[in-house]
Amino acid sequence: MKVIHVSAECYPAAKVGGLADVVGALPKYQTNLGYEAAVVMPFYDNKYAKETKYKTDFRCKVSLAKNKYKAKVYRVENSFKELGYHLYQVQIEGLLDRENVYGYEDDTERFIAFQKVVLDWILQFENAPKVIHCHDHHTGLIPFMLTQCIKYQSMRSVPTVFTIHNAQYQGEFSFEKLEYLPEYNLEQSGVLEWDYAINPMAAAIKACWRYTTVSPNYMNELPYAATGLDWLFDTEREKSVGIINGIDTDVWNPSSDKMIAKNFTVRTVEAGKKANKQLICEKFDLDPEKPLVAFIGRLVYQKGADIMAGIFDRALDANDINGLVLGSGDPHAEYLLNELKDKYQGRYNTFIGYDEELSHLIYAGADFLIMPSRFEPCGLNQLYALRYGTIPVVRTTGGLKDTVKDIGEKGGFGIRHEHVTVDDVALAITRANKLYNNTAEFKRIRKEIMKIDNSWENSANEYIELYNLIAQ
Ligand SMILES: Nc1ncnc2c1ncn2[C@@H]1O[C@H](COP(=O)(O)OP(=O)(O)O[C@H]2O[C@H](CO)[C@@H](O)[C@H](O)[C@H]2O)[C@@H](O)[C@H]1O
Repeated sequence: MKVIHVSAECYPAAKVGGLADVVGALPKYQTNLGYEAAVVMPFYDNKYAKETKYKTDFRCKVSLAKNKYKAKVYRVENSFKELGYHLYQVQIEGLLDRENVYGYEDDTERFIAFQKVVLDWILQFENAPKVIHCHDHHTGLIPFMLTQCIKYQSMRSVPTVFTIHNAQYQGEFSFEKLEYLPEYNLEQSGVLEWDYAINPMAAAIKACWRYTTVSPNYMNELPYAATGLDWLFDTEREKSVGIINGIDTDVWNPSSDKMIAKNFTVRTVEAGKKANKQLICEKFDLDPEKPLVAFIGRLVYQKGADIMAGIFDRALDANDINGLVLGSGDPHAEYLLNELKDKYQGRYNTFIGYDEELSHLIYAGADFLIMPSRFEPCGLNQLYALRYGTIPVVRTTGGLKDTVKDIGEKGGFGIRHEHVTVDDVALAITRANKLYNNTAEFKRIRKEIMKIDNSWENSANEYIELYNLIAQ
Protein backbone atom coordinates (compact mmCIF):
# COMPACT_ATOMS: atom_id res chain seq x y z
CA MET A 1 0.00 0.00 0.00
CA LYS A 2 1.12 3.53 -0.67
CA VAL A 3 -0.48 5.44 2.18
CA ILE A 4 -1.57 4.30 5.63
CA HIS A 5 -4.12 6.43 7.42
CA VAL A 6 -3.88 6.24 11.21
CA SER A 7 -6.94 7.30 13.16
CA ALA A 8 -8.94 6.71 16.35
CA GLU A 9 -12.20 6.57 14.35
CA CYS A 10 -13.24 5.19 10.98
CA TYR A 11 -16.79 4.64 9.72
CA PRO A 12 -18.30 2.02 9.89
CA ALA A 13 -15.97 0.44 12.49
CA ALA A 14 -16.31 3.23 15.06
CA LYS A 15 -17.80 6.71 14.77
CA VAL A 16 -18.13 9.55 17.25
CA GLY A 17 -18.19 12.40 14.73
CA GLY A 18 -16.95 13.70 11.41
CA LEU A 19 -13.43 12.25 11.79
CA ALA A 20 -14.89 8.78 11.23
CA ASP A 21 -16.68 9.88 8.06
CA VAL A 22 -13.52 11.34 6.56
CA VAL A 23 -11.23 8.41 7.41
CA GLY A 24 -13.91 5.98 6.30
CA ALA A 25 -14.21 7.56 2.85
CA LEU A 26 -10.99 9.28 1.77
CA PRO A 27 -8.95 6.03 1.39
CA LYS A 28 -11.61 4.53 -0.86
CA TYR A 29 -11.48 7.51 -3.20
CA GLN A 30 -7.67 7.48 -3.14
CA THR A 31 -7.61 3.79 -4.01
CA ASN A 32 -10.07 4.48 -6.84
CA LEU A 33 -7.66 7.10 -8.15
CA GLY A 34 -4.92 4.46 -8.27
CA TYR A 35 -3.20 5.38 -5.00
CA GLU A 36 -3.67 2.33 -2.81
CA ALA A 37 -4.64 3.34 0.72
CA ALA A 38 -5.19 1.49 3.98
CA VAL A 39 -6.48 2.47 7.43
CA VAL A 40 -5.22 1.36 10.82
CA MET A 41 -7.30 2.17 13.88
CA PRO A 42 -7.88 0.72 17.37
CA PHE A 43 -10.03 -2.35 17.89
CA TYR A 44 -12.97 -1.47 20.12
CA ASP A 45 -15.27 -4.04 21.68
CA ASN A 46 -18.33 -2.65 19.91
CA LYS A 47 -21.16 -3.78 17.65
CA TYR A 48 -18.99 -3.66 14.52
CA ALA A 49 -16.35 -5.93 16.11
CA LYS A 50 -19.00 -8.48 17.03
CA GLU A 51 -20.24 -8.63 13.45
CA THR A 52 -16.82 -8.66 11.78
CA LYS A 53 -14.39 -11.42 10.84
CA TYR A 54 -10.74 -10.76 11.56
CA LYS A 55 -7.42 -12.38 10.62
CA THR A 56 -4.37 -11.75 12.77
CA ASP A 57 -1.69 -9.95 10.78
CA PHE A 58 0.86 -9.22 13.51
CA ARG A 59 1.49 -9.91 17.20
CA CYS A 60 3.70 -8.05 19.65
CA LYS A 61 4.02 -6.81 23.21
CA VAL A 62 3.80 -3.14 24.03
CA SER A 63 5.05 -1.62 27.23
CA LEU A 64 4.11 1.56 29.05
CA ALA A 65 6.78 2.05 31.71
CA LYS A 66 6.64 -1.18 33.74
CA ASN A 67 3.31 -2.41 32.36
CA LYS A 68 3.33 -4.82 29.45
CA TYR A 69 0.34 -5.56 27.21
CA LYS A 70 -0.31 -8.16 24.55
CA ALA A 71 -1.15 -6.63 21.20
CA LYS A 72 -2.35 -7.85 17.83
CA VAL A 73 -3.00 -6.16 14.53
CA TYR A 74 -6.10 -7.61 12.91
CA ARG A 75 -6.93 -7.38 9.25
CA VAL A 76 -10.64 -7.00 8.62
CA GLU A 77 -11.59 -9.77 6.21
CA ASN A 78 -13.14 -8.55 2.96
CA SER A 79 -12.58 -4.92 3.88
CA PHE A 80 -11.12 -4.16 0.47
CA LYS A 81 -14.20 -5.54 -1.24
CA GLU A 82 -16.72 -4.05 1.16
CA LEU A 83 -15.14 -0.71 2.09
CA GLY A 84 -12.83 -0.08 -0.84
CA TYR A 85 -9.60 -0.15 1.21
CA HIS A 86 -7.75 -2.46 3.61
CA LEU A 87 -8.81 -1.91 7.21
CA TYR A 88 -6.59 -2.98 10.12
CA GLN A 89 -7.46 -2.79 13.81
CA VAL A 90 -5.04 -2.81 16.73
CA GLN A 91 -6.18 -4.91 19.64
CA ILE A 92 -4.42 -4.27 22.94
CA GLU A 93 -5.72 -6.46 25.73
CA GLY A 94 -6.79 -4.43 28.74
CA LEU A 95 -6.39 -1.06 27.01
CA LEU A 96 -8.27 -0.71 23.74
CA ASP A 97 -10.78 -3.56 23.91
CA ARG A 98 -13.59 -1.48 25.41
CA GLU A 99 -16.87 -0.37 23.94
CA ASN A 100 -16.31 3.37 23.57
CA VAL A 101 -13.74 5.27 21.56
CA TYR A 102 -12.99 7.99 24.12
CA GLY A 103 -13.88 9.00 27.63
CA TYR A 104 -11.70 6.73 29.76
CA GLU A 105 -9.30 7.96 32.46
CA ASP A 106 -6.41 6.21 30.74
CA ASP A 107 -7.08 7.54 27.22
CA THR A 108 -3.52 8.92 27.14
CA GLU A 109 -2.09 5.46 27.84
CA ARG A 110 -4.48 3.80 25.38
CA PHE A 111 -3.54 6.00 22.45
CA ILE A 112 0.21 6.06 23.18
CA ALA A 113 0.19 2.25 23.20
CA PHE A 114 -1.87 2.24 20.00
CA GLN A 115 0.62 4.47 18.19
CA LYS A 116 3.59 2.38 19.34
CA VAL A 117 2.00 -0.83 18.07
CA VAL A 118 1.20 0.83 14.73
CA LEU A 119 4.86 1.74 14.27
CA ASP A 120 6.09 -1.70 15.44
CA TRP A 121 3.76 -3.24 12.86
CA ILE A 122 4.94 -0.98 10.02
CA LEU A 123 8.57 -1.51 11.07
CA GLN A 124 8.43 -5.14 10.00
CA PHE A 125 6.93 -4.41 6.53
CA GLU A 126 9.07 -5.51 3.63
CA ASN A 127 8.24 -2.27 1.86
CA ALA A 128 7.51 0.79 3.96
CA PRO A 129 4.48 2.84 2.87
CA LYS A 130 5.25 5.92 0.83
CA VAL A 131 3.41 8.11 3.34
CA ILE A 132 1.93 7.78 6.82
CA HIS A 133 -1.11 10.01 7.19
CA CYS A 134 -2.08 10.75 10.81
CA HIS A 135 -5.42 12.21 11.86
CA ASP A 136 -5.90 14.38 14.96
CA HIS A 137 -4.02 14.31 18.24
CA HIS A 138 -4.55 10.61 19.06
CA THR A 139 -2.01 9.89 16.34
CA GLY A 140 0.08 13.04 16.79
CA LEU A 141 3.03 11.33 18.46
CA ILE A 142 3.75 9.24 15.37
CA PRO A 143 5.55 12.04 13.45
CA PHE A 144 7.58 12.66 16.61
CA MET A 145 8.46 8.99 17.17
CA LEU A 146 9.42 8.53 13.53
CA THR A 147 11.80 11.46 13.51
CA GLN A 148 13.21 11.17 17.05
CA CYS A 149 12.98 7.68 18.52
CA ILE A 150 15.96 5.36 18.12
CA LYS A 151 13.78 2.29 17.64
CA TYR A 152 12.20 3.73 14.49
CA GLN A 153 15.33 5.26 12.99
CA SER A 154 15.12 3.07 9.90
CA MET A 155 11.79 4.72 9.02
CA ARG A 156 12.96 8.30 9.42
CA SER A 157 12.64 8.94 5.73
CA VAL A 158 8.98 7.91 5.58
CA PRO A 159 7.09 11.21 5.20
CA THR A 160 4.20 12.03 7.50
CA VAL A 161 1.12 14.12 6.84
CA PHE A 162 -0.90 15.25 9.84
CA THR A 163 -4.49 16.36 9.37
CA ILE A 164 -6.16 18.63 11.91
CA HIS A 165 -9.87 17.87 12.14
CA ASN A 166 -10.27 19.88 15.31
CA ALA A 167 -7.46 21.92 16.88
CA GLN A 168 -9.42 22.42 20.09
CA TYR A 169 -8.63 18.90 21.29
CA GLN A 170 -4.86 18.49 21.67
CA GLY A 171 -4.43 15.48 24.01
CA GLU A 172 -1.91 17.19 26.30
CA PHE A 173 -0.48 15.26 29.29
CA SER A 174 2.19 15.69 31.93
CA PHE A 175 5.90 15.06 31.41
CA GLU A 176 5.56 12.51 34.24
CA LYS A 177 4.34 10.13 31.53
CA LEU A 178 7.39 10.67 29.36
CA GLU A 179 8.61 7.17 30.22
CA TYR A 180 5.74 5.74 28.12
CA LEU A 181 7.52 6.91 24.98
CA PRO A 182 10.33 4.95 23.30
CA GLU A 183 13.87 6.16 23.91
CA TYR A 184 14.96 9.37 22.19
CA ASN A 185 17.59 12.05 22.69
CA LEU A 186 16.18 14.03 25.64
CA GLU A 187 17.64 17.24 24.25
CA GLN A 188 14.84 17.01 21.67
CA SER A 189 12.08 17.21 24.32
CA GLY A 190 11.20 20.67 23.05
CA VAL A 191 9.57 19.02 20.03
CA LEU A 192 7.05 17.38 22.37
CA GLU A 193 6.48 20.35 24.59
CA TRP A 194 3.88 23.08 24.64
CA ASP A 195 3.04 25.10 27.72
CA TYR A 196 5.09 22.83 30.07
CA ALA A 197 3.24 19.67 28.98
CA ILE A 198 3.57 17.02 26.31
CA ASN A 199 1.16 18.18 23.62
CA PRO A 200 0.59 15.58 20.85
CA MET A 201 -1.05 18.09 18.52
CA ALA A 202 1.82 20.57 18.89
CA ALA A 203 4.38 17.75 18.57
CA ALA A 204 2.72 16.62 15.34
CA ILE A 205 2.74 20.12 13.86
CA LYS A 206 6.44 20.45 14.67
CA ALA A 207 7.56 16.98 13.58
CA CYS A 208 5.37 16.17 10.57
CA TRP A 209 6.44 16.85 7.00
CA ARG A 210 3.21 18.63 6.11
CA TYR A 211 0.04 19.34 8.03
CA THR A 212 -3.38 20.00 6.60
CA THR A 213 -6.64 21.43 7.82
CA VAL A 214 -10.00 20.21 6.58
CA SER A 215 -10.85 23.51 4.90
CA PRO A 216 -8.75 26.40 3.53
CA ASN A 217 -10.57 28.96 5.64
CA TYR A 218 -9.89 27.11 8.92
CA MET A 219 -6.20 27.20 7.99
CA ASN A 220 -6.41 31.00 7.77
CA GLU A 221 -8.26 31.20 11.07
CA LEU A 222 -5.92 28.98 13.11
CA PRO A 223 -3.25 31.62 13.87
CA TYR A 224 -6.01 33.67 15.57
CA ALA A 225 -8.33 30.92 16.80
CA ALA A 226 -7.40 30.96 20.51
CA THR A 227 -6.56 27.26 20.60
CA GLY A 228 -3.42 28.03 22.62
CA LEU A 229 -1.31 27.00 19.63
CA ASP A 230 -1.93 30.20 17.66
CA TRP A 231 1.73 31.19 17.59
CA LEU A 232 2.79 27.71 16.48
CA PHE A 233 0.27 27.75 13.63
CA ASP A 234 1.62 31.11 12.58
CA THR A 235 5.28 30.06 12.55
CA GLU A 236 4.71 26.66 10.92
CA ARG A 237 2.30 27.97 8.31
CA GLU A 238 4.67 27.31 5.41
CA LYS A 239 4.16 23.58 5.70
CA SER A 240 0.38 23.76 5.89
CA VAL A 241 -2.26 23.11 3.26
CA GLY A 242 -6.03 23.53 3.54
CA ILE A 243 -7.96 20.77 1.76
CA ILE A 244 -11.72 20.80 1.96
CA ASN A 245 -13.47 17.60 3.08
CA GLY A 246 -15.68 15.75 0.66
CA ILE A 247 -18.56 13.40 1.29
CA ASP A 248 -18.91 9.74 0.49
CA THR A 249 -21.58 9.83 -2.18
CA ASP A 250 -22.08 6.06 -1.97
CA VAL A 251 -23.14 6.32 1.67
CA TRP A 252 -24.83 9.73 1.40
CA ASN A 253 -27.03 9.32 -1.63
CA PRO A 254 -30.74 10.15 -1.40
CA SER A 255 -31.52 7.99 -4.43
CA SER A 256 -30.20 4.80 -2.83
CA ASP A 257 -29.97 5.47 0.94
CA LYS A 258 -31.56 2.51 2.74
CA MET A 259 -31.93 4.46 5.98
CA ILE A 260 -34.58 6.86 4.68
CA ALA A 261 -38.32 6.39 4.14
CA LYS A 262 -38.39 7.22 0.42
CA ASN A 263 -35.53 7.61 -2.01
CA PHE A 264 -35.47 10.61 -4.32
CA THR A 265 -33.49 12.43 -6.98
CA VAL A 266 -33.46 16.05 -8.14
CA ARG A 267 -36.44 15.23 -10.32
CA THR A 268 -38.48 13.61 -7.54
CA VAL A 269 -37.31 15.80 -4.68
CA GLU A 270 -40.74 17.23 -3.82
CA ALA A 271 -42.44 13.88 -3.26
CA GLY A 272 -39.31 12.38 -1.72
CA LYS A 273 -38.78 15.03 0.89
CA LYS A 274 -42.47 15.14 1.68
CA ALA A 275 -42.56 11.41 2.48
CA ASN A 276 -39.46 11.60 4.66
CA LYS A 277 -40.77 14.66 6.46
CA GLN A 278 -44.10 12.94 7.01
CA LEU A 279 -42.38 10.04 8.80
CA ILE A 280 -40.31 12.37 10.98
CA CYS A 281 -43.42 14.34 11.88
CA GLU A 282 -45.27 11.15 12.84
CA LYS A 283 -42.36 9.94 14.95
CA PHE A 284 -41.85 13.24 16.72
CA ASP A 285 -45.37 14.67 16.82
CA LEU A 286 -44.62 17.61 14.53
CA ASP A 287 -46.74 19.41 11.95
CA PRO A 288 -45.91 18.34 8.35
CA GLU A 289 -47.50 21.53 6.98
CA LYS A 290 -44.93 23.77 8.64
CA PRO A 291 -41.24 24.10 7.73
CA LEU A 292 -38.95 21.77 9.66
CA VAL A 293 -35.77 23.31 11.09
CA ALA A 294 -33.36 20.72 12.49
CA PHE A 295 -30.05 20.50 14.31
CA ILE A 296 -27.83 17.38 14.27
CA GLY A 297 -24.58 17.17 16.15
CA ARG A 298 -22.53 16.86 19.27
CA LEU A 299 -24.02 19.12 21.95
CA VAL A 300 -20.81 20.96 22.78
CA TYR A 301 -19.75 24.60 23.02
CA GLN A 302 -18.19 24.44 19.52
CA LYS A 303 -21.62 23.75 18.01
CA GLY A 304 -23.41 26.46 20.02
CA ALA A 305 -25.03 23.88 22.32
CA ASP A 306 -25.10 26.27 25.27
CA ILE A 307 -27.50 28.61 23.43
CA MET A 308 -29.32 25.97 21.36
CA ALA A 309 -32.43 25.91 23.59
CA GLY A 310 -32.51 29.72 23.53
CA ILE A 311 -32.27 29.71 19.74
CA PHE A 312 -35.18 27.31 19.30
CA ASP A 313 -37.24 29.12 21.93
CA ARG A 314 -36.83 32.46 20.17
CA ALA A 315 -37.23 31.06 16.65
CA LEU A 316 -40.36 29.02 17.50
CA ASP A 317 -41.86 31.99 19.28
CA ALA A 318 -41.31 34.28 16.30
CA ASN A 319 -42.12 31.86 13.47
CA ASP A 320 -44.73 29.26 12.61
CA ILE A 321 -42.19 26.46 12.23
CA ASN A 322 -41.19 23.04 13.62
CA GLY A 323 -37.92 22.46 15.47
CA LEU A 324 -36.10 19.14 15.96
CA VAL A 325 -32.79 18.38 17.68
CA LEU A 326 -30.75 15.17 17.35
CA GLY A 327 -27.67 15.18 19.52
CA SER A 328 -26.00 14.41 22.80
CA GLY A 329 -23.26 15.93 24.89
CA ASP A 330 -23.40 18.58 27.59
CA PRO A 331 -26.05 17.42 30.14
CA HIS A 332 -27.21 20.97 30.90
CA ALA A 333 -27.78 21.70 27.21
CA GLU A 334 -29.65 18.39 26.90
CA TYR A 335 -31.83 19.33 29.89
CA LEU A 336 -32.69 22.78 28.52
CA LEU A 337 -33.49 21.37 25.08
CA ASN A 338 -35.79 18.75 26.59
CA GLU A 339 -37.48 21.27 28.84
CA LEU A 340 -38.66 23.25 25.83
CA LYS A 341 -40.83 20.35 24.64
CA ASP A 342 -43.80 21.24 26.85
CA LYS A 343 -43.88 24.84 25.69
CA TYR A 344 -43.97 23.97 22.01
CA GLN A 345 -45.80 20.66 22.03
CA GLY A 346 -46.69 19.55 18.50
CA ARG A 347 -44.04 21.83 16.96
CA TYR A 348 -40.78 20.90 18.66
CA ASN A 349 -39.04 17.74 19.82
CA THR A 350 -35.66 16.23 20.63
CA PHE A 351 -33.85 12.95 20.35
CA ILE A 352 -31.06 13.03 22.90
CA GLY A 353 -28.61 10.33 21.89
CA TYR A 354 -26.70 9.08 18.89
CA ASP A 355 -28.63 7.50 16.01
CA GLU A 356 -27.00 7.17 12.60
CA GLU A 357 -30.19 6.03 10.88
CA LEU A 358 -32.26 8.86 12.28
CA SER A 359 -29.64 11.37 11.14
CA HIS A 360 -30.10 10.19 7.54
CA LEU A 361 -33.87 10.49 7.84
CA ILE A 362 -33.57 14.03 9.19
CA TYR A 363 -31.18 15.14 6.41
CA ALA A 364 -33.74 13.72 3.97
CA GLY A 365 -36.89 15.13 5.55
CA ALA A 366 -35.92 18.48 7.06
CA ASP A 367 -36.32 21.76 5.20
CA PHE A 368 -33.46 23.56 6.95
CA LEU A 369 -30.44 22.47 9.01
CA ILE A 370 -28.91 24.93 11.45
CA MET A 371 -25.20 24.99 12.36
CA PRO A 372 -24.54 27.88 14.73
CA SER A 373 -20.92 26.81 15.24
CA ARG A 374 -18.43 28.97 17.16
CA PHE A 375 -15.78 27.41 14.95
CA GLU A 376 -16.06 24.66 12.36
CA PRO A 377 -12.91 23.16 10.83
CA CYS A 378 -14.98 21.95 7.86
CA GLY A 379 -18.37 20.60 8.85
CA LEU A 380 -19.93 17.69 7.04
CA ASN A 381 -23.53 18.14 8.10
CA GLN A 382 -24.05 21.09 5.75
CA LEU A 383 -22.66 18.99 2.88
CA TYR A 384 -25.00 16.09 3.67
CA ALA A 385 -27.89 18.55 3.98
CA LEU A 386 -27.17 20.02 0.55
CA ARG A 387 -27.09 16.59 -1.05
CA TYR A 388 -30.49 15.76 0.47
CA GLY A 389 -32.09 19.07 -0.57
CA THR A 390 -32.05 20.59 2.92
CA ILE A 391 -31.04 24.24 3.01
CA PRO A 392 -28.19 24.96 5.47
CA VAL A 393 -28.38 27.88 7.90
CA VAL A 394 -24.81 28.36 9.09
CA ARG A 395 -22.50 30.70 10.91
CA THR A 396 -19.89 32.32 8.68
CA THR A 397 -16.86 30.44 10.00
CA GLY A 398 -14.27 27.81 9.00
CA GLY A 399 -15.40 25.36 6.36
CA LEU A 400 -18.98 26.60 6.57
CA LYS A 401 -17.78 29.82 4.95
CA ASP A 402 -16.03 27.83 2.22
CA THR A 403 -19.03 25.66 1.37
CA VAL A 404 -22.20 27.75 1.88
CA LYS A 405 -23.07 30.89 -0.06
CA ASP A 406 -25.82 33.17 1.26
CA ILE A 407 -29.00 33.61 -0.79
CA GLY A 408 -28.30 37.35 -0.74
CA GLU A 409 -25.26 36.78 -2.97
CA LYS A 410 -25.26 35.95 -6.67
CA GLY A 411 -25.69 32.20 -7.01
CA GLY A 412 -26.35 31.86 -3.27
CA PHE A 413 -28.19 28.83 -1.89
CA GLY A 414 -27.94 28.91 1.91
CA ILE A 415 -28.40 31.27 4.82
CA ARG A 416 -25.43 32.64 6.72
CA HIS A 417 -25.16 34.67 9.91
CA GLU A 418 -22.16 36.34 11.50
CA HIS A 419 -22.57 35.83 15.24
CA VAL A 420 -23.28 32.97 17.62
CA THR A 421 -26.02 34.74 19.60
CA VAL A 422 -29.64 33.74 20.13
CA ASP A 423 -30.70 36.88 18.35
CA ASP A 424 -28.56 36.42 15.24
CA VAL A 425 -29.35 32.73 14.77
CA ALA A 426 -33.09 33.27 15.37
CA LEU A 427 -33.06 36.06 12.77
CA ALA A 428 -31.39 33.68 10.31
CA ILE A 429 -34.17 31.15 10.98
CA THR A 430 -36.73 33.88 10.33
CA ARG A 431 -35.03 34.46 6.96
CA ALA A 432 -35.29 30.72 6.35
CA ASN A 433 -39.00 30.80 7.13
CA LYS A 434 -39.49 33.68 4.68
CA LEU A 435 -37.69 31.71 2.00
CA TYR A 436 -39.91 28.70 2.71
CA ASN A 437 -42.98 30.86 2.15
CA ASN A 438 -41.62 32.03 -1.19
CA THR A 439 -42.51 28.60 -2.57
CA ALA A 440 -41.16 28.96 -6.12
CA GLU A 441 -37.76 30.21 -4.98
CA PHE A 442 -37.59 27.65 -2.17
CA LYS A 443 -38.25 24.80 -4.59
CA ARG A 444 -35.75 26.13 -7.10
CA ILE A 445 -32.95 26.34 -4.51
CA ARG A 446 -33.80 22.92 -3.16
CA LYS A 447 -33.20 21.40 -6.58
CA GLU A 448 -30.04 23.45 -7.19
CA ILE A 449 -28.32 22.43 -3.96
CA MET A 450 -28.78 18.74 -4.67
CA LYS A 451 -26.67 19.18 -7.80
CA ILE A 452 -23.65 20.71 -6.04
CA ASP A 453 -20.66 18.37 -6.28
CA ASN A 454 -19.04 18.02 -2.85
CA SER A 455 -17.81 14.48 -3.43
CA TRP A 456 -14.35 13.33 -2.39
CA GLU A 457 -12.92 13.04 -5.94
CA ASN A 458 -11.26 16.47 -6.06
CA SER A 459 -10.00 16.56 -2.49
CA ALA A 460 -8.73 12.96 -2.56
CA ASN A 461 -6.61 14.00 -5.51
CA GLU A 462 -5.30 17.07 -3.69
CA TYR A 463 -4.02 14.80 -0.91
CA ILE A 464 -2.34 12.56 -3.48
CA GLU A 465 -0.65 15.60 -5.02
CA LEU A 466 0.60 16.52 -1.56
CA TYR A 467 1.95 13.00 -0.99
CA ASN A 468 3.71 13.10 -4.37
CA LEU A 469 5.31 16.39 -3.43
CA ILE A 470 6.94 14.97 -0.30
CA ALA A 471 7.43 11.28 -1.13
CA GLN A 472 10.19 10.25 -3.48
N1 LIG B 1 -26.43 12.46 17.67
C1 LIG B 1 -26.04 12.08 16.45
N2 LIG B 1 -26.64 11.05 15.83
C2 LIG B 1 -26.24 10.65 14.60
N3 LIG B 1 -25.24 11.25 13.90
C3 LIG B 1 -24.61 12.27 14.49
C4 LIG B 1 -24.96 12.75 15.78
N4 LIG B 1 -24.13 13.78 16.10
C5 LIG B 1 -23.31 13.94 15.05
N5 LIG B 1 -23.59 13.03 14.08
C6 LIG B 1 -22.90 12.85 12.81
O1 LIG B 1 -21.49 13.07 13.06
C7 LIG B 1 -20.92 13.76 11.95
C8 LIG B 1 -20.51 15.15 12.40
O2 LIG B 1 -19.63 15.63 11.53
P1 LIG B 1 -19.04 17.14 11.55
O3 LIG B 1 -17.97 17.15 10.55
O4 LIG B 1 -20.12 18.11 11.27
O5 LIG B 1 -18.57 17.40 13.02
P2 LIG B 1 -17.43 16.97 14.08
O6 LIG B 1 -17.34 18.16 14.94
O7 LIG B 1 -17.76 15.70 14.72
O8 LIG B 1 -16.08 16.75 13.25
C9 LIG B 1 -14.80 17.38 13.22
O9 LIG B 1 -14.11 16.74 12.12
C10 LIG B 1 -14.81 16.87 10.90
C11 LIG B 1 -14.09 16.03 9.87
O10 LIG B 1 -12.93 16.62 9.40
C12 LIG B 1 -14.95 18.32 10.50
O11 LIG B 1 -15.77 18.39 9.34
C13 LIG B 1 -15.59 19.13 11.64
O12 LIG B 1 -15.63 20.50 11.32
C14 LIG B 1 -14.83 18.88 12.93
O13 LIG B 1 -15.40 19.59 14.01
C15 LIG B 1 -21.98 13.77 10.87
O14 LIG B 1 -21.90 12.59 10.13
C16 LIG B 1 -23.28 13.80 11.70
O15 LIG B 1 -24.39 13.35 10.97
